[in-house]
Amino acid sequence: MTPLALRDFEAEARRRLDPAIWDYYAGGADDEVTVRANTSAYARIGLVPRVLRGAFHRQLAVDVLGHRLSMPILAAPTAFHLLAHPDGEKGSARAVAAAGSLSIISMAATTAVEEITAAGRSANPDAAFWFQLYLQPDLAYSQAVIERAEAAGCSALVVTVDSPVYGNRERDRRNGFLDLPGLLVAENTREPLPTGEWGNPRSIGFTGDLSWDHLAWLRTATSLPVVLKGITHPEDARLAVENGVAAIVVSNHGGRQLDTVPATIDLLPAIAEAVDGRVPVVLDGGIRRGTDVLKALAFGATAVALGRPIIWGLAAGGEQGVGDVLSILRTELDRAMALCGCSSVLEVSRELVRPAPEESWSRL
Ligand SMILES: Cc1cc2nc3c(=O)[nH]c(=O)nc-3n(C[C@H](O)[C@H](O)[C@H](O)COP(=O)(O)O)c2cc1C
Ligand SMILES: O=C(O)C(=O)c1ccccc1
Repeated sequence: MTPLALRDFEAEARRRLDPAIWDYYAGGADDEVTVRANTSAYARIGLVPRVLRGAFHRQLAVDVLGHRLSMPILAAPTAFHLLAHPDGEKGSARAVAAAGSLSIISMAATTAVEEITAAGRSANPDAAFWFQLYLQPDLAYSQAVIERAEAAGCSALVVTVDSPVYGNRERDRRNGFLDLPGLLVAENTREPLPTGEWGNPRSIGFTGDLSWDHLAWLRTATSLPVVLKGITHPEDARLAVENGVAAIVVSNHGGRQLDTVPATIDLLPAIAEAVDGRVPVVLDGGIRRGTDVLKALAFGATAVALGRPIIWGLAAGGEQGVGDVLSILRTELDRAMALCGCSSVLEVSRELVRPAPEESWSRL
């Protein structure tokens, strides 16, 4: 059966993957309340379209940190693509680049960052990449990882701030997933050697005392724009802007870190208000339909990012599958815009959504 929707790729991925690997991708922290909330929240938000606006041609392109993207949809950083399909990170990077979008490369990628950016650029010479960093307690080593990403052509550093410790993923603990020996190598966590080569891989550590002081250190470590991923509180969004970050990603890590964080779409309006247009706001978590993208834009996001749907595309059909996922979502967004009377993503505004998430949230 030809997959028509992102959920069809999910079903196909589940059929194809080893159950423990499926659980790693699909699962989240504790009772997975947040995993479910991220997607189900969209059903509570109604779209109230405008009509007779003659939106015959739609403009989906957006500018994010100096990059023109063909659509307001990018790839969130996700670990271990080679577990999903032999095309791995190179396949997903090629598909995202060919779609005119941007990949955030995970520090926990199973392919070296240099190979990922080269693969993406072979599909589209103008493709942009950002590098996601888990700041390592060893700052000299963190610096080496950052310099490696810079040299590979990444144009921003996305620092994940929702992970001072690793979330409690009980599916993985039951399956013994993380104990599987030699399963994969996070290629970007190799030791820098004096020869300029990369030696043995280190395991990824987390910085338990991660604080705003580390952001000050990052400024000395890189001239790249710094993006904070994992902002959920409007006060932290305000502090992020005051501390000079270039953009924020509103994210609860797809429900994989702290459970019972509200759905990101419910958190977005207050954050967009706090940011007040000063920096781009990317939202991730639970985006499965074009109407989800439209709702995020209406509540103030500049763009959205996809985590699991990219993995589903990869598992179901390699590079081609990721391309299909992006093209389906683009077509859905375009159709939703037409039906809402929007000829440009800039016209997608709050008048189209009801009720505002915080209203429905406070009524729970
Ligand atoms: C399998 C998997 C691996 C992930 N790996 C990372 C990672 O290495 N770094 C990171 O910052 N976020 C990681 N995330 C979180 C995603 O970047 C993103 O926040 C989340 O998946 C968005 O939700 P969605 O899957 O519903 O789209 C991962 C998510 C998944 C599902
Ligand atoms: O699985 C994840 O969500 C994730 O962020 C991660 C962190 C460290 C290593 C591998 C994946």
